[in-house]
Order: sequence, then C-alpha cells, then structure tokens
Amino acid sequence: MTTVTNLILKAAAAAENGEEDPGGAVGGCSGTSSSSSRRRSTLDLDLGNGSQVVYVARFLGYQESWDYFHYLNKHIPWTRPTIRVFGRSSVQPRDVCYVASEGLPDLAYSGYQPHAHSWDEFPPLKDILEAVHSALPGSCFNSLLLNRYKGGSDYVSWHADDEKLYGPTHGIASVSFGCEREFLLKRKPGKNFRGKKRSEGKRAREQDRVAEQHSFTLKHGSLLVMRGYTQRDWLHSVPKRAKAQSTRINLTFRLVPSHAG
Ligand SMILES: O=C(O)CCC(=O)C(=O)O
Ligand SMILES: [Fe+2]
Repeated sequence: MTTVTNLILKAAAAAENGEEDPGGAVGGCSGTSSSSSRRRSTLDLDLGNGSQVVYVARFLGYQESWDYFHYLNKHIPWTRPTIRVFGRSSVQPRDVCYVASEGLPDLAYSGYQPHAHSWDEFPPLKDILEAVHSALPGSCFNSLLLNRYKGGSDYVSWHADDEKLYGPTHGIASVSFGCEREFLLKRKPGKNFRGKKRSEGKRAREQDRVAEQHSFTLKHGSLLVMRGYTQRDWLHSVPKRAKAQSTRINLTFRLVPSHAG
C-alpha cells in the first residue's frame, strides 16, 4: 500500500507537536473558521481531477473524544442489519445507526433502508456536528451514518458513498473515536490518473496503480474530509486488521439535499 500519504502524515504530526489542543469548537451551520480551528495542523491531499481529502489528526481533544466514545457506545441503538451485495445476503460486518434531519428523502443502500433517528435523541451528536461546521466553513451537514467496529474483524469493504441522493460532489466529514484503524483510498477502475490516457503503456499504468492508493491511520478524535469528486472517482475502505482489538466508532456526516430522492 502507498506510503507517500503516511510520510506526509508523519510530517504533519511532527509539525503538530507542542501545538495547543483546540478542544470544543462550537459554531453554526455556515459558521466561519475559529482561531482554534486555524491552529490545527491539517493535511490537504489533492487527488486530482477535482477530488480532495483533508485530514485533521487532533480535531477534538483527547478526553473529550473518550467522553463521546463512551456516550455513543452506550446510548446509540446499534444494529447489524442484513444487506444484499451482488445478489447475496450477508450481515453487515459492523454495527450501524442513521440520524437525519426531518423531511429528508430516505437513505437506502444494498437493499437496506435504515430508520432515521432524530438529532434530538442524541444531544452530543449535535455538539460534534457544530464542531464540524465550525471547522469547515460553509459546510451544512444534515445526516449522519454511524459505524461501530467491535474489533479487527469488523470492517467496511471497498465502496463509494455515491448514492444518487447525495449528488455528484457532496463532501463527507468523518470523525473517529477509539481504536485507530487504517482507512484506504484507491481510484475507481477506469478513472485515469490526472487525465493520463490508459494507452500510455504498462509502466505508466503500474506507476498509476501504485500512486493511486492512499492510506491514513485514523486517530482517536480525528477528522477526515472527502471532497469534490472523491465519491465519483475513488473507492474507500476500512479493512480487517487482526491487531485492532478494541472498539472504534466512526461518524460520517453528509448533506442530503432536501429535493433529492
Ligand atoms: O469507518 C470509516 O472510517 C468509514 C466509514 C464509511 O466509509 C461509511 O460509513 O461509508
Ligand atoms: Fe463510506
């Protein structure tokens, strides 16, 4: 797997040392960047062709993040639904829950339509949403898919969150708590690297294959944002990892346009 991203991440982490922990940022849906969010060390990765990933290792404070972890672990009504993938039924290999603002079109994926819980049922989620809006000026998320990986054999396979309901360029803000897990990105088959033609030969294709994968270790309290055409052109996954023995909770904030569906 590609190491370039991890090298950049190490550099970003080194630059972070000694930096003040920003802690509980607050703000509204279309809030402006707070001074604390500007101090955070951020990795910006341009994936080419209008796709970008942004990673903030210390988005939320350490203890605050554990408080969120314990709250979510206990209070979210986690389910492990049966889904259909390539015509076969299987139990989803992680726990999930869905929260959305009222009046949005229903989310459905892999033959499964999750019940949409209200934000009011889980007040801490509104605080995390506010912190995300504050860190990402102009963002306005109205739905949230929660995932709980109970250990290294829970995973999410290669996919893109490209359901029509979201539109072609929707951003996803992903906040992680608990056990660190690897998050992989690879270009969708047939999507050329920075506009290069497939006819450029085997060597160029091999270079592309290597260059077109990125790996992030998503830390406790971190924020990862996928922007632009990332869902159209790229796949992502959280693979099984035998060494990941404890629980990880991940929140993916999304915007469902109210006219979608
Ligand atoms: O757990 C993660 O980091 C990713 C989850 C994800 O890809 C999803 O919910 O669509
Ligand atoms: Fe996803």
